[in-house]
This record gives sequence, structure tokens and C-alpha cells, in this order.
Amino acid sequence: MRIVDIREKTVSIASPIANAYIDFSKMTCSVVAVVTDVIRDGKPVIGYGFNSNGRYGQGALMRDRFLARVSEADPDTLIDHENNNLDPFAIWKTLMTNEKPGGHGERSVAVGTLDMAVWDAVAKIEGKPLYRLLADRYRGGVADDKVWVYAAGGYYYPGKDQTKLKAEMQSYLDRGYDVVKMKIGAVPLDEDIRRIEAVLEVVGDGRRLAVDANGRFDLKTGIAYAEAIKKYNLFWYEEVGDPLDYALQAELANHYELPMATGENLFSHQDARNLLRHGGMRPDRDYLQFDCALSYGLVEYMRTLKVMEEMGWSSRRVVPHGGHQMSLNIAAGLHLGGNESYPDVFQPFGGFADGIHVENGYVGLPNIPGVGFEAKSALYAVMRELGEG
Ligand SMILES: O=C([O-])CC(=O)C(=O)O
Ligand SMILES: [Mg+2]
Repeated sequence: MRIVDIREKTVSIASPIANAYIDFSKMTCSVVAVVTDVIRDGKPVIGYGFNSNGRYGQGALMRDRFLARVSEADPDTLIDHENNNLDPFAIWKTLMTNEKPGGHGERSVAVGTLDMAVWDAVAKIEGKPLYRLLADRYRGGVADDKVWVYAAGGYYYPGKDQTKLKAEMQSYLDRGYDVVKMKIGAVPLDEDIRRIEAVLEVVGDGRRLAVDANGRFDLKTGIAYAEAIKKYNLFWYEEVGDPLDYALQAELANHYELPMATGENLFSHQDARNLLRHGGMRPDRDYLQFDCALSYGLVEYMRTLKVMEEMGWSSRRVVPHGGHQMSLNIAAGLHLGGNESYPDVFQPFGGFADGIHVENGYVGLPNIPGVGFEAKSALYAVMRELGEG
């Protein structure tokens, strides 16, 4: 058993949307195919992955160094002999050969994308949905059969007024979501307050609305927003300041008692640990949003979950960023608290399997081997062209 080829390509996920920090007018994403010599249903098993969103495609790093490390390794060192399968941990170690510690980012995206494809292949070789494989191997066989999801959107874009913002949020409720998320921080506070109040007219209750500042605020602005939004009792107040400014996050907790969320731009278990050590995050109410695709993949994610456990955090406090099927599998298989969902943006990468509907804020997972990409036809069309073309 061996990996015979790894292919990658960069695709555009450009759109006119913007958050408080970036617009997505040039956003790209890497897609990878890990081709194996294992035959299932008469065809070679191919694992697929992509790099979530928000960080650009990482083809250059893959071509420059990561792919060669796998192709030059002795194939036998990449095998999990006990399970007669590929070994994601050994492959991860091979990918990270001669990489210094620290400085996480960009390479963590390249490795996270490759790791996703490896786990897809592993689950396909084992003939199980990935979430089932994860539950069987790591959680005593107990998987969640549905996962809580919230609808993320509420972006800024030219010509978007409050009527459009309200219609967008209404359409999420109509599609079965019960919590929605909107962007804040790209316009002055009083204008954001009007936007928030407009959305509250649609969702009815602050507990059904989360807001995301995408790391835009300094402490003073973050506190001003905290004071202004307190009275709405929102679901969470997300990524208020720079993701690596743990002191800012800790100080915010002195001004905002309600739930906060952050972590989508922390890319290693060491960074996650620093957030928990120094960021004043509260395990009884706050949420952590680490995204495996951006942060060295599931192999590293398991280390992050272990750090959390050691520091008294339940895995149910994690609701990953990214709205992708990989995190959905991790959520169901490793007992996270839920997953982000992008019903409308970042297509065809955002969203879940075709025909799986959100009901009262929960989704199920398709019962097919792997991550489930084959059950999302628009996404699989892109992947298949790379893997089989
Ligand atoms: O706008 C983005 O970069 C996405 C984001 O923060 C989120 O989904 O929480
Ligand atoms: Mg965010």
C-alpha cells in the first residue's frame, strides 16, 4: 500500500464580500488529491482536501518542499500496520521533517490541507465515514449522529443595505438555522449598532445572533463595542482584537461577562495553549474556533484537544471556523460543540452534503466512506477533475 501521487491546484473563491479586516476579491484555496494504489469498488482510493477559507492557496509551499518529502519517503514508513492503512501520524511527521518550531502560519495551511486528504483516504480505505472512524478509534465507538451548526454570513459588500442584510438572515432561519452570525467592525460603532438592531428584528432574540470583528479592534474600541452590545445578550462576541494579543483578550473579560469566541487564526497546539494560559478565556461560557485545515490538520488538532482537556476545557466548547465537512466529521466523531456553516458564501467549498438539511439548527452527515466530498456534487466535480483528470 502506498501513496502513488499527490496533486494540487489553486482555485478561486473570490467574491465581493468583506469583513472588518479583508475583502475576498482575490481569495484562493488549494485543493489536493492523494492518490493511492489501494483499490476499492474497482478504482484507486483517492483522498481529497482543501484549505478552508481566509488564507490563500498554498500550492507553492507544497511544490517547493512538502510533496517531495512524502514521495521520497520509504512507503513502508507511512503505513499503519495495525490497521492495514495509511498512517496519518507518520505522514504528518514526514511532512514536518526539518521544520523548525514556532512561526505557525502558511505552512500550517499547506500541511492541514494535505492532512485532510490523507484522513479522507484513510476512512475510504477502512470503508467508513470519517466521523465513524474517529469515534471508533478514539471515543469508544460513540459518535454524535447530528451536529449543531450556525449560519455565518452578514458580510459587508457594496450596495448591501439593511433590507438585504435582513433578507439574508431571514433566509438562514427559513433554511433551519436557529443562530446566525454577522460581521462587525468595518463601519463606525453607531452604524454597526443599527445593523445589529436590524438583524435582531429578524431573529427576535440576541441569543440567536453572534457578531464577528475579525480581529480588527484595539482594546479601547473592543471595550466600546462590548459596552454597546451588552444589552443585546448576544450568542457570542468573536475575535475582537489581534488573534495573538492574549493580554487584550484577557482584559476584555473584565469588561464583557457574556460569551466570547476566538481561535480561528491560531494554527498550532502551542498557540492554542497560550490562548488558554494567557487569554482569560472562560471554560464555562467561551468558545474556541480552531480550524484544522488552517492549523496542520487533524493530527495537530488532536494535540490541541488534548491541551484543552489538560487545562480543564470540554471539547464541547470548540465550534470550529471554516464551515467545511472535515470539521463536521471531527465534531461528530470527537464530540465537539458544533460547527460553523456558510450557507451562501465560499461555494462550493462551504456547506455540507447535498440533500442534508438543517433541522432546528442541527445537521446529519452522509453515510459514505471518507469525509463525504462525493456527496457534495459541486465540490466533488472540482476535486474529481484533479484526482482523476
Ligand atoms: O470572514 C472570515 O474570514 C471568516 C470568519 O471570520 C468566520 O467565519 O468566522
Ligand atoms: Mg471569524
